[in-house]
Amino acid sequence: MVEFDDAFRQQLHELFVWRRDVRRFRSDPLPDGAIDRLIETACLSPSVGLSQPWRFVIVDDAARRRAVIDNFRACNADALNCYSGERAARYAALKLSGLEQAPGHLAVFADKASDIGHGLGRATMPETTEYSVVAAITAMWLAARAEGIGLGWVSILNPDRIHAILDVPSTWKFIAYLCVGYPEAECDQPELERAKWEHRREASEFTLRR
Ligand SMILES: Cc1cc2c(cc1C)N(C[C@H](O)[C@H](O)[C@H](O)COP(=O)(O)O)c1[nH]c(=O)[nH]c(=O)c1N2
Repeated sequence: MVEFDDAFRQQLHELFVWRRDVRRFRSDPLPDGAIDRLIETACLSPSVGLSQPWRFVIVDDAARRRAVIDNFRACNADALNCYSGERAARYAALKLSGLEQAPGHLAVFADKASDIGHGLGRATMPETTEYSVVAAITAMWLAARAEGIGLGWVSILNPDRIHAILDVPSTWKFIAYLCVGYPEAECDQPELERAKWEHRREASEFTLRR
């Protein structure tokens, strides 16, 4: 039986406060096996029916990385066109990926066809497969931060294109493309808040009682 004390709980809270979405990475490489260890931790996450639907692709190939970066550039340009005026200027000034600098690239998919878990919990809510994968990514995000490693989620990408670039099974649904590396700086405030794009709100704003 493992017990956690107040000091641990305080540190755990600090981990939540100091976990960041990182877009600015140092160029030094990750230690050998760092991404594999993060994946092992992610695999401890809850999943619907114990289906473990997460599928990870470590992207080392330079040509595939370049193709992902090109796709990000195209999608980000399209996204900019959705804004106008001052909001467009603000969007254009944001840094929304660390794909160029991050030493690690990790794509994450949900296997929609796997029969692991025998369908338990998915009959009325098949989307719980994707939810399970997101839960695993969150665990990885925190585990990385505990080691001083930063993780940046990039979703400004075309899922079909990512499928083609990475040549993965058609039953895998694209969930996330993650940049992994040591952050240039640590901060307890989201970068989008510092850039005055949006601010973190009180939990009470999102909570109803019935
Ligand atoms: C599903 C999903 C998708 C994305 C993100 C997050 C999540 C959960 N975030 C990161 C997001 O902007 C960030 O989490 C918030 O701004 C809050 O900041 P912290 O994560 O607390 O640092 C993100 N950030 C970014 O720069 N480019 C992106 O494409 C995305 N996409």
